[in-house]
Amino acid sequence: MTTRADWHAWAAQQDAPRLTDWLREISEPDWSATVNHPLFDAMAEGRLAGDDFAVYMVQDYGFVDPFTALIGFAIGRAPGMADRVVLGQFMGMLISDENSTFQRTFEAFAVPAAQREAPDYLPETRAFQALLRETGSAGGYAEILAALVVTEWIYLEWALRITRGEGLHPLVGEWIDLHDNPAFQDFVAWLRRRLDEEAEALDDAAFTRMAECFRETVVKERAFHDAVVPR
Ligand SMILES: Cc1ncc(CN)c(N)n1
Repeated sequence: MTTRADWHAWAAQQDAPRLTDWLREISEPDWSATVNHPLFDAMAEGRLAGDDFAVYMVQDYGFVDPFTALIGFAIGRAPGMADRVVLGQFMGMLISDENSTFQRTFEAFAVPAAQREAPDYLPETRAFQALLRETGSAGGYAEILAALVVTEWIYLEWALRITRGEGLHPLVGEWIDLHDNPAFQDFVAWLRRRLDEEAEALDDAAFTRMAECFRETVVKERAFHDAVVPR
């Protein structure tokens, strides 16, 4: 299912085949289950209690820490300056605007210091952290791009899909803005393009590792959001 031969067989049936479209397709039903996750609708329509939003953001900050390190690995493994500039600009946004949204959310919803400093991470958050750390330390550039394409493209898709309710808490609005704005859309398009290109040059074993990494990241996305949804 994840070999180069599988990709070529799929591509032969398409008018305009794109590797990242194929990767998304072989990651169903987890991809659509994540994009259409009820957590995002509850959040966007103002049905998610403030405390539950804060719980999600605490867990998500546990994702953002190794994710930031993964961008660092991507910058290091990139083939040249052109990629490093784009990834570095994204890193700049992550550690300024996005980090600030987290910090102000923790303040606004009075998240206790203990939960900020040493949060109780859910098993699904820990499993996602482990995957990001492993991909950063052992993965090649294409595998890192595969993980980044998943995490950013899935967030773009739900953010473009949801309908915003009236009178949303400003921090919820800000969280959606971070994931549907034009610069973010351009970044996701760039990530996809670069993975489409980089995959061409991989040998067969590296190609399969890249495709497995994509699928495993989607599995982790679904499990994370299933776990943080309030019951
Ligand atoms: C779990 C998760 N996945 C993706 C993103 C978007 N960077 C996020 N904030 N959190």
